[in-house]
Amino acid sequence: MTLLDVRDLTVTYPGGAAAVRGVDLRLDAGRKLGLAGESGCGKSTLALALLRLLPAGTRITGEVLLDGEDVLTMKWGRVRAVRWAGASVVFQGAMHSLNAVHRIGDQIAEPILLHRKATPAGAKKRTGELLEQVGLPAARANAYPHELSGGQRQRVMIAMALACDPRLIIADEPTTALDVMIQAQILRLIEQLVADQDLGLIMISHDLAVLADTCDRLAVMYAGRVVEEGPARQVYEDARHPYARALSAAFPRIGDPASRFAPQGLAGDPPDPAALPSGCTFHPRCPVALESCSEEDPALREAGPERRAACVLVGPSAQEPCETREDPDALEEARPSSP
Ligand SMILES: Nc1ncnc2c1ncn2[C@@H]1O[C@H](COP(=O)(O)OP(=O)(O)OP(=O)(O)O)[C@@H](O)[C@H]1O
Repeated sequence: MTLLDVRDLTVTYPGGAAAVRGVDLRLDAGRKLGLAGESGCGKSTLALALLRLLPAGTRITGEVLLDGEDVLTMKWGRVRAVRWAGASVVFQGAMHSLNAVHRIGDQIAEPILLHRKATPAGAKKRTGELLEQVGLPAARANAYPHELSGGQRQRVMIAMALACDPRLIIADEPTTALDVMIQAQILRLIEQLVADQDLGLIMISHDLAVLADTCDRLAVMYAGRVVEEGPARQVYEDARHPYARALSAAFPRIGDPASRFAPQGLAGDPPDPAALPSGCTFHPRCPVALESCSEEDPALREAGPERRAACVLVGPSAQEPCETREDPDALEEARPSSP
């Protein structure tokens, strides 16, 4: 069953630049979608827009259907209810997201008291259960954030996100700033909770390898748009869009020593949303750009079974690469194979 259906979502910050441009996404209950892309490509903006958590004056257009109900046209009272019971967010950086002067038990209990109309005793009991669910003793409810390790604080953030039994969890870089061992534990915990409770998960990361390991499907964003989308492993191991390919090549692969010692970086930076290049926004950095790429901005098109990519070199009507390209090896290397 479709849990989340995002249609033509565009987000424009006050001042005029669109950080998310015409994004379509779908997520079924019990499934896990990864959102990848370099810093500034619009991942967090997209996630926050789903729950209308953006600064006042931000313009959000399109549709965000959560269980068939459009979050973007709901009254604010309903949005507040949906924020905890429909979908909740695990933010990056638990130390900044938790209130330093309140015990963590009180912070977890707050949404339960507010949205579940629980009694103080009921909220306390539920808080203990939630802490145990995320692998912490119930007695840790009395601790202050600074008394916990980074991994424990992130577990608290996850407990808080689960407080009102949401159907969808949005995890924005949930393991950034944690060491590798703790990162793996937190990822496994999220996977297990999602499976046990049949939740939907949207996980945001710049790390394609982590997403490929955790998620069913993967969407790669560039300059506010999804440029490739498909089964997570396939997108990671055999990306079709040149940007997704470059992003994937930037991460070492377990079991592939060559990639470990020669990760391929991508020169340059993503464009400023206020000054996007003409045509395909990736063309100035693209190793296989054609002359026409500075004029044509391709829509997402079929790139194999259950796969889509937004590149003129992809799909049945793929254009031929330009023969005057200076580096034919780079072309061969990066050219997406036909589905
Ligand atoms: N409050 C804001 N006002 C104006 N522009 C913003 C605001 N927040 C983000 N932006 C801009 O929107 C674009 C997308 O930012 P966003 O944080 O969504 O990207 P991201 O992919 O999540 O990056 P990161 O991984 O660094 O969080 C960037 O150009 C950013 O500068």
